[in-house]
Amino acid sequence: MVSPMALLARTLASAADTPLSARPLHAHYPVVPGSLTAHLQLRTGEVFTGGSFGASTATIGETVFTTSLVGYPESMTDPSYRGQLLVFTQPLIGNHGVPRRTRDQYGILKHFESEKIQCSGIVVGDYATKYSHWNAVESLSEWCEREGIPAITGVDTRALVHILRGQGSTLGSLSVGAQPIDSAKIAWSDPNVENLVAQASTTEVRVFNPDGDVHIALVDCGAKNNIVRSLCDQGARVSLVPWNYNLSASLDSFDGIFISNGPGSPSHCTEAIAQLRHAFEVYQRPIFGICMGNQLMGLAAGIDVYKLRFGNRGHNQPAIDLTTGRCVITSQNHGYALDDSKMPAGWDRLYVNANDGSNEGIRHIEKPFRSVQFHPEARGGPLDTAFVFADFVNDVRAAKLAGVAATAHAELAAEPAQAAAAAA
Ligand SMILES: NC(=O)CC[C@H](N)C(=O)O
Repeated sequence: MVSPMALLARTLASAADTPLSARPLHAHYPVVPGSLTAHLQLRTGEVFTGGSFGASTATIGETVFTTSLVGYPESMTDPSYRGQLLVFTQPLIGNHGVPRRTRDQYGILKHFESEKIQCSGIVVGDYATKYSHWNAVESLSEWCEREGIPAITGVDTRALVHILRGQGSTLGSLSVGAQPIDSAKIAWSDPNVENLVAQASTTEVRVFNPDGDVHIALVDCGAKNNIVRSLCDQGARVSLVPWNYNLSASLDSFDGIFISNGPGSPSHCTEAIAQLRHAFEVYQRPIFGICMGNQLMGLAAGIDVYKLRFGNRGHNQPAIDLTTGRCVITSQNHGYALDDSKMPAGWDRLYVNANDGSNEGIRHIEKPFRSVQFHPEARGGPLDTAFVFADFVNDVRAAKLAGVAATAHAELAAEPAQAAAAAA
């Protein structure tokens, strides 16, 4: 008689021996009973068949995967996932339902990172048909259906991730129906050719925590709610400004500048990059960027950006602080990275990813300008780097109290007045 352990070892060994191309790419886990058939088709030809548990609609997106174990409501509402089909490597998704839409003292949704689902669709191994959580008000399926987002379950996400790791993030089509759509008839459009930041950003200035003692301009490239909250929690008044806001015209009214995360390729944000380039020349108070913010600051400083093969998305990415040697575990969601192999004069690398060596942040050597590629605001994810917000707002406050003029122009303008006062 063969022991269960020996049987398991034999099964695993034979699965490992079978080339991926010879394994069936079909429903792997049981699908939702009574659900419609859905298909995930990659542009490269692979077809995964499963069950639909979201909206009965077809969509196209860049197929990307996240290794996060928790936080599907936060990830799905993260504007940086706009235009993407989000694959969860964690097989069981949906088991805690979807939370209530309560707001905090700043009027920001407590349990979501923006007002709506931002990814184009979701792909899961094993959708949990039963959910349980004290704060849940609906199922993941009901939420997706209500917001018009297609969702597929029963997909062998291990095989799918294997493909995506090999060939890189790939365009995918998610559709509901008995048969897959003829690939030749799909209008394969790459969302990254669009300026997704312009779609995700606010179009008007919005003020949070108006009584804060320091005034931060938060450039909204598709900011996650917890970035706004984290700055407010540090006592700052936050003006959320559009991604292409004319900062140059109002630098003197801000004690600090913060650039948010955002979707798609940073190369479309030429206006924001030009604004930052100017700010780097004249601004004297702290500037900080997160993720897209790191990329835009890098581009403004003269650093190139490139697309990673499959990106880093998850809540367990190790980043090493190059100033201290300390390693922090970080939340991440990005497909592009700064090429920090050559740094422009005046700038240095700040953090490096301990897994793949990609850039995790930069800093100006003399001025208070720095940025990180990871997400200190987490949601979901570890809180190791939450200190970033306290450090930034404390630096802003210290600069203000020390009387550092916001811009070198203001200092020059102040000089004749001071000279006149001294002479009087
Ligand atoms: N989270 C982000 O800000 C992501 C930045 C950019 N869209 C990328 O994928 O690299």
